[in-house]
Amino acid sequence: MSFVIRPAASDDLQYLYEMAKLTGGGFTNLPPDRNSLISKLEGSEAAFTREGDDIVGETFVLVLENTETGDVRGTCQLFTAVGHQYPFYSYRIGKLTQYSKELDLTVEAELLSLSNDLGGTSEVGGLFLHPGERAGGLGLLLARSRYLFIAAHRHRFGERILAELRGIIDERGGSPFWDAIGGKFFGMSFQEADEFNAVHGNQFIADLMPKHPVYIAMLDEEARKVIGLPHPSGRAAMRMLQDEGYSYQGYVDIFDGGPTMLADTDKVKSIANAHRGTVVDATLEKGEKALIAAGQFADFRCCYGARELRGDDVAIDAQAAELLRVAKGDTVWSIAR
Ligand SMILES: CC(C)(COP(=O)(O)OP(=O)(O)OC[C@H]1O[C@@H](n2cnc3c(N)ncnc32)[C@H](O)[C@@H]1OP(=O)(O)O)[C@@H](O)C(=O)NCCC(=O)NCCSC(=O)CCC(=O)O
Repeated sequence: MSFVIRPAASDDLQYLYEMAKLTGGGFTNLPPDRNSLISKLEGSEAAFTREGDDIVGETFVLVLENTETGDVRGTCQLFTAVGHQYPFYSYRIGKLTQYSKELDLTVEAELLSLSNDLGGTSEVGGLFLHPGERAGGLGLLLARSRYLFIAAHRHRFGERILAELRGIIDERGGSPFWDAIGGKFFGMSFQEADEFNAVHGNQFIADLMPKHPVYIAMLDEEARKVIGLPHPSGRAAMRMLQDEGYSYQGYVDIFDGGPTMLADTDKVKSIANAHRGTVVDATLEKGEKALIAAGQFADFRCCYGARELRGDDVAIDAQAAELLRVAKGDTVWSIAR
């Protein structure tokens, strides 16, 4: 079987919609709503065709295509800068230490403070692989292809990258974090807010969220327990982010309390180690297993293949060359698998 990553096109709508329905909710970047997906695809197409080196808030949507059947089996996204138009809110977990001389007592309180600290940061998200294709390395291909895309278009991305992992949701589809904080101000259950969010975006949450710091000690235990914890289904995603060098730095999602993972763009392993080379041989028989990418913007493609580095040059196997539509003399980016 051969798979290639390529920019999403408007024809991919039905595939994206079917995958969105499989996410089980709380998956902000892939809402099961056709109109939202259509706008997302339109925005992505504009991003892929825009020329210029400046950073504006735009979204690139990539898809994983089985080239034998033409079916789309996975997707992922890149946001060049969050909070570019509307402010980007996170809760930052901070500390407040107070001392009473009379009681000779030091009390340390943890606070959730609304912050725009992460505005301007790039983001990776919307990572989804069809359940029928899991556990075979394709999730890793989707996730890491984005880093080759960033390496190849570095000027369009910020100095830091974040990724938001879904927070804990209980058996009934409720969120203990939401119930303790947001839910008190919106008159909506988490599921209702999630559905509204899918159709109208999450600006309403930022608009109505309490703006003053929240003392964690005043939340009920269920809510306290889930702060900064990822949903169990997000473990593979979290592991991949940690392997790339991302870490949890005390920022959580204001909606469900899930952890925000952060990394310096140039220190993300697959970006730092990406090799840019000129193809000098496109018939390599045996080589190092690698992710290989080629093409600028709308022509971007990425797949698994074999490579052999020869200084600034590179040899790749014939199947990869075909999937990437490259020949001798073209430039490719690659990273060891
Ligand atoms: C996340 C993916 C795409 C991953 O796909 P696969 O499971 O096929 O991945 P894979 O390539 O086979 O494996 C990727 C790596 O994760 C490890 N891995 C797999 N399952 C694991 C688990 N339960 N706990 C810990 N690690 C696990 C594998 O060992 C492997 O690392 P080694 O090779 O080192 O062994 C998929 O599971 C999926 O679609 N899940 C449902 C949607 C979801 O949760 N998406 C993430 C949302 S969070 C998001 O979108 C932001 C983050 C982001 O965009 O990157």
